[in-house]
Amino acid sequence: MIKQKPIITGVILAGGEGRRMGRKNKGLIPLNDRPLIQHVIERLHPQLDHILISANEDIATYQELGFPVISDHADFKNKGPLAGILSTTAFIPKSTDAVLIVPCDTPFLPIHLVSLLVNNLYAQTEYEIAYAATASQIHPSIFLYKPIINNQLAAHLNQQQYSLKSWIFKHNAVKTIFEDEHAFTNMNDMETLHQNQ
Ligand SMILES: Nc1nc2c(ncn2[C@@H]2O[C@H](COP(=O)(O)OP(=O)(O)OP(=O)(O)O)[C@@H](O)[C@H]2O)c(=O)[nH]1
Repeated sequence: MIKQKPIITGVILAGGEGRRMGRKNKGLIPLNDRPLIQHVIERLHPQLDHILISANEDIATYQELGFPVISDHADFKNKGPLAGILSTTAFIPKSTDAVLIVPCDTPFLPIHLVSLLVNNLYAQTEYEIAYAATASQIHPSIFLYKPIINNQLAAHLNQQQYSLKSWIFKHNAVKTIFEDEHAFTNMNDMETLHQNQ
């Protein structure tokens, strides 16, 4: 059953090597005069109760955005997005009903992203994760989950399982299909960034 208004904490993933982009602080690269991560914040902020940024480089610059910045735990450094998610778990406010995971490099996310994921997550009590998809593919770096599953995450990573997909499909996960493919475009490299300016 859906709560009247679930408390949602957003975690914006901004760590990683950024190999295709050629730099580690991908979220700070400007698109139309604003850092990529600023676009993500602007789209999601009105729908979220709290925001955390998961980043390992340029921490001071990310902090200027006005939200807590959490670096990856030393035990899981360079282990990918799940390591970032694990590192934020201790900082998620206790009142949080659901956590939204999004990358820092998707500046065109749909405005109704959160409401659609919330509707699906609470459509059946056994659902633990609602993940985003479009007609052509799933987007495993964009999902909403119930924080109860956080207590299994360290064990999962300790088994050297670092893929977001493997984590999502380990749970009762419901697919949430969005129509606008372009809204999920990742700015993974400079060519894509220039095409979207
Ligand atoms: N905190 C944290 N975030 C990560 C890590 N690896 C990737 N991310 C983030 O997870 C999202 C998806 O990452 P990818 O685009 O697949 O990886 P990337 O390192 O950014 O880029 P590539 O090296 O080109 O694959 C992005 O928002 C990254 O910033 C990590 O080790 N820690």
